[in-house]
Amino acid sequence: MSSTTVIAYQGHEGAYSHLACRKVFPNIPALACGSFVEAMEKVERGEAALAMIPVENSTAGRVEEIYRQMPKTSLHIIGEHFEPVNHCLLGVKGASIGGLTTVGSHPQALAQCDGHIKQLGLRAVAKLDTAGAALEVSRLQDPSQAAIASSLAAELYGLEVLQENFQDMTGNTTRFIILARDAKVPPLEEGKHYITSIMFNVSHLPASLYKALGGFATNGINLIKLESYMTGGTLQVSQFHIDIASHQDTRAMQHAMEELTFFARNIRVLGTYEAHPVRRSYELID
Ligand SMILES: O=C(O)C(=O)C[C@]1(C(=O)O)C=C[C@@H](O)C=C1
Repeated sequence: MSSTTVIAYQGHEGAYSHLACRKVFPNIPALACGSFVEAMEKVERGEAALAMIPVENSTAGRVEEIYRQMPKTSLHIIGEHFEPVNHCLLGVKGASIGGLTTVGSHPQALAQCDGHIKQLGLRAVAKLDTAGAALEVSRLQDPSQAAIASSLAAELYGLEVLQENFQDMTGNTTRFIILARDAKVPPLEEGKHYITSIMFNVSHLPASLYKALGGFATNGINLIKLESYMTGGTLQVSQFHIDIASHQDTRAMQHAMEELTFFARNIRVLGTYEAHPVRRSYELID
């Protein structure tokens, strides 16, 4: 295995991004990074083969910072992973829920547990990642301080699980994308489901987005996500990211892409990758 055969993630050991790395690539060492940008840069510079990046969560929505980075990066999406996220409320040994005043975690995790945090009347403090918040609580050894993190983080940092399933909604799941320097398009196979992610710009003219997307509609292609970005330092939206339930090599996609080329600029196919099996339970991707 070469020294660059590692997968980069944001946070400390025990972060959900780390759990996702271990689940999808059990044989590839995971490399902890100080930020999402750092994890992505490691791949851009060839210091890591892959990055595991959270993009959205079923309870709290999109991971803000990632969507700011996606238009800037030259990386390709080569896969996706849906990780069930079961948060634990963690405290030092001997702490009790009644004695807590403050809880720290990643803003996404705080948002996913907002109802329970308010119920307990705790002050929520944003931290870089969930496991980092757990490490901080273990260093402080203060029974009034808590963290929201995984049960693995509790084990790693010697904390007590004061409450399991601390998230507000059942089925709490985070979608991760797997980024690489080069595109890796899987061969189109019968019976498999694929996602294609595309980024493009349109002009500020009436119906320009409608026209750009028209080819997907007329070719019967299912659009499953649409994100907009402001570009050029103005408040005007002109860049879009779409996820489509199709492989880029189907005839329908080729027709739709031809039409997109006609109405859009700076088209970049971020990747075609296999759809995570969880999608089948709630999206019509056939
Ligand atoms: O801090 C972590 O544990 C992360 O992996 C980050 C992150 C996120 O940004 O969404 C990942 C999954 C959970 O939804 C909460 C936090």
